[in-house]
Amino acid sequence: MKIAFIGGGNMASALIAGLANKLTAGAHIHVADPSAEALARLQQQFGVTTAEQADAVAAAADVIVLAVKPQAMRAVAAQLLPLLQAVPGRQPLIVSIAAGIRGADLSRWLGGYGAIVRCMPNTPALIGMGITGMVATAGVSAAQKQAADHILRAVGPTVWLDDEAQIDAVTAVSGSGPAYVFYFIEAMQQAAQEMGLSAEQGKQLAMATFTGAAQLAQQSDEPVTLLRERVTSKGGTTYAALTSMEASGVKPAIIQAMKAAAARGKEMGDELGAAS
Ligand SMILES: NC(=O)C1=CN([C@@H]2O[C@H](COP(=O)(O)OP(=O)(O)OC[C@H]3O[C@@H](n4cnc5c(N)ncnc54)[C@H](OP(=O)(O)O)[C@@H]3O)[C@@H](O)[C@H]2O)C=CC1
Ligand SMILES: O=C(O)[C@@H]1CCC=N1
Repeated sequence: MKIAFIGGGNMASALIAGLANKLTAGAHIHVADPSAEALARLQQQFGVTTAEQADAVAAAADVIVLAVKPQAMRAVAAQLLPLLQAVPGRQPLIVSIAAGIRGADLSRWLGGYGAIVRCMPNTPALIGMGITGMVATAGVSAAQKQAADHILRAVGPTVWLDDEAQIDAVTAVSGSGPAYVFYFIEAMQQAAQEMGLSAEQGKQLAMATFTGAAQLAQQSDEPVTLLRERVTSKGGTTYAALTSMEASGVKPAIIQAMKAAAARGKEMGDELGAAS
């Protein structure tokens, strides 16, 4: 399978890193990006072949992964359109990872192209610990759906959606989610230092706590609420912290923030789709 990445930035690099050591014999990754420096780095790290122009890498691809910013997607579609129309019957699968951009808009920009899978991965893909929400448009064959699943599964589990509108919620939960976790870790590290621990000690304690708690929650049959309650001795230190968080409205603020992320995804779809 020949996989062409259009865009070699943050998310494409994370996917390529996860994919590179899992490809079976005969599979190959090609990457297009305007930055010669980014291409040289990807070539050196992962042995991919590269070009600065999208159509140069996409011409012979079985799967074309669109990994540019949502705002650049329409221009990339215009670059790919002649190529998709050049050989009638040749239908490479288009996999879009862009937040917001709807399958119907992308299809229209690609001249009514049908074989499109929309997906929302996340950056822990870099270490093979990503998770991806995916949805296929009606023109995707069972074999293409399987190919898309195979590619994204190389960097973590996949969650298939029935309704494309759900992908904005996936974006808000797991697409943007790593940033919320990093934000919480930053706050814990800052608090550790303000209470007299060194930066290194704060980092070690916060990181191990996050990893340990996440693993415990994943491996436990019990709900996270119960796991939280087990840490919370009545009148103790955790109780003091959680009471403070409740008083500050931390949980509603997180829920509101995530709804803002989903709303922004929908808004981007409206803005960028409406421009055509
Ligand atoms: N970052 C994340 O955590 C996630 C991102 N996504 C989605 O992934 C997509 C990419 O995001 P991200 O990797 O963060 O963005 P980046 O800006 O890091 O990467 C996009 C890359 O595409 C390049 N590019 C722009 N136009 C073209 C073109 N015509 N042909 C080839 N390459 C081009 C850009 O070059 P230049 O900078 O020179 O314009 C840039 O290097 C977005 O649509 C985003 O919504 C999805 C899930 C998670
Ligand atoms: O912030 C963004 O728009 C992208 C999509 C999900 C993560 N990063």
